[in-house]
Amino acid sequence: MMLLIPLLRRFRWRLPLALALGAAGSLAGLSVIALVNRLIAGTASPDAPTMALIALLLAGVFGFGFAAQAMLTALGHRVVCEMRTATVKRLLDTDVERLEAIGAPALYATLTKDIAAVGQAFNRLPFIFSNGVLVLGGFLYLGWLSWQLFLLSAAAVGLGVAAAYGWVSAMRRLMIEVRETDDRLFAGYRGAVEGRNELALNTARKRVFHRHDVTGAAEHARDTETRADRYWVLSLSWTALVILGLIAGIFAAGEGLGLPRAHTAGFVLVLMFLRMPLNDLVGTLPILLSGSVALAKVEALRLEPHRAEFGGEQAAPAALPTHGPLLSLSGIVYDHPAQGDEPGFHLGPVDLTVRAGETLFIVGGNGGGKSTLLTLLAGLRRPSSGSIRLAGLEVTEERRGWHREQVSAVFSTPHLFDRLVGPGGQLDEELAQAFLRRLRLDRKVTLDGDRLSDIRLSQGQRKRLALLAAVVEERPILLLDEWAADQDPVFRRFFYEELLPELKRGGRTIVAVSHDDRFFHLADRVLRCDAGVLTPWSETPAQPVQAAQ
Ligand SMILES: Nc1ncnc2c1ncn2[C@@H]1O[C@H](COP(=O)(O)OP(=O)(O)OP(=O)(O)O)[C@@H](O)[C@H]1O
Repeated sequence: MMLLIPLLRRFRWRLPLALALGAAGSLAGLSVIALVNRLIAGTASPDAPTMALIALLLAGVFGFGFAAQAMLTALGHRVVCEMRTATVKRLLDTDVERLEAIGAPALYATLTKDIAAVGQAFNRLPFIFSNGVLVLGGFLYLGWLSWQLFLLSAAAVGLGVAAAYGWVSAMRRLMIEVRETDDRLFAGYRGAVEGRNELALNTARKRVFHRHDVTGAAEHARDTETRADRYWVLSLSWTALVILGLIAGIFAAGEGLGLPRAHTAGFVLVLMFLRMPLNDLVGTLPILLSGSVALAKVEALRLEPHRAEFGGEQAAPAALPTHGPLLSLSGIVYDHPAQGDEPGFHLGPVDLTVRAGETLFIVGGNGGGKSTLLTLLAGLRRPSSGSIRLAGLEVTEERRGWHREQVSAVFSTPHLFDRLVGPGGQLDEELAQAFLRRLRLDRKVTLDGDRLSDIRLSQGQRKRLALLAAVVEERPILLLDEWAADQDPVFRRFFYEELLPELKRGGRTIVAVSHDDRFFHLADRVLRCDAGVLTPWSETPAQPVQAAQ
């Protein structure tokens, strides 16, 4: 509910108005039934004024009902739209580490399934409300018709609801289980799409993948959903049974109490009329329950609370130096969490000072912690201990946004956006065109304003475009994770011997993860990161790096 309350607050005038119109429509409907009842009982005659009143009430049923439902469904769609954009904004504001812990399948499941489920439930609310008003008003009218029969009906319906409560709770538990299976299913969908080449090559792998990663989860969802639906149809049949049983009981009780037949028949007519909204209410249960399970799931992700502003571009607390120490890590320790029986990865303590304008290469074996170190230098991860200083200032929580805004990065598997973004959102198109030519991509990709014509490229070309996107950000610190690994030998040489020095001359401070020892002499410094420990690089075993070199 916490998620919906701020949204509902925004529509605080429209919502009560729509609900009032809905209530008016339902009450007009009940009044028609009451009038028909009087016609049956003979206390009213079908003369012109009565029929005119019925026509007026029917117009009210139609007009109020239409206006209320149109308003409420429009409101429902607005709430769903805002929930979509708000959830993505919350995701954008959430730490990389938290998103990693949640995992991509669970995030996709929430963005697609949960928001749709909440939307569907929300769009049912108008009908639930109008049916609720009908049932409530109907029972009040029944009380007015005969308080004895009303007490009998209320007791029967109360007992019926109490008996069905356990089924509804069981249904909710099963729906939670179904939703947990969805995360596994989404992992399977992702494997089928992203692993398409590997799967297409190997029939045995395809079979194993299909059996273990898709069929298992799909069959578990099917079984659980079938059990949940059994409770639902049980509730539907139970509702029919309670109402029909009550109708039979009402006749017997009416006789026992000596009430006139016409009186009892009127009572039964109202009960028959209420059967439909009651049935609708029970019929909506699965949608409502899956909406509430989805809402709980979104909240369980613990994304950052929603805020409209993007932040991050706050005033710089200090100008960056053009020489001397720029970015320092002291005593930095970072622990990747353990997974099952597998121990986590421990990096550090790392003491390192990157000087302004320096070109620093980080080398080391696979899984040594180089990428983790780059993300710490970028301010994307919170170290377990130690401190980071930028331009001599400690990077506190408030300054993390400022730190990140000084860094451009090309990670080892970069995501390409088809728009280039310059400083403060203003792209220097001349710079972008010139660098596109330098990257020898101008025949492959064209720039229309800030928009790239095509991002369906080879791996090496993708990396070049990612470098273009990073360079046009015009930020002082550039982090590159094995950038040259996908480049052909000619371009690789061009990158190390011309592009990097050019960027350095332009004032960039560059930290690049590299395995290209042929070009190590072009760096100002080379460090090795192995098993989470940073040491100076040399052909011979090395000593730990000293702080602030
Ligand atoms: N998100 C994560 N969650 C848990 N462990 C992780 C995560 N990312 C990396 N690790 C672990 O941290 C260790 C270091 O990974 P990292 O990617 O920093 O190494 P690397 O030196 O860049 O390796 P490579 O040269 O192969 O790219 C690895 O053992 C990896 O399993």
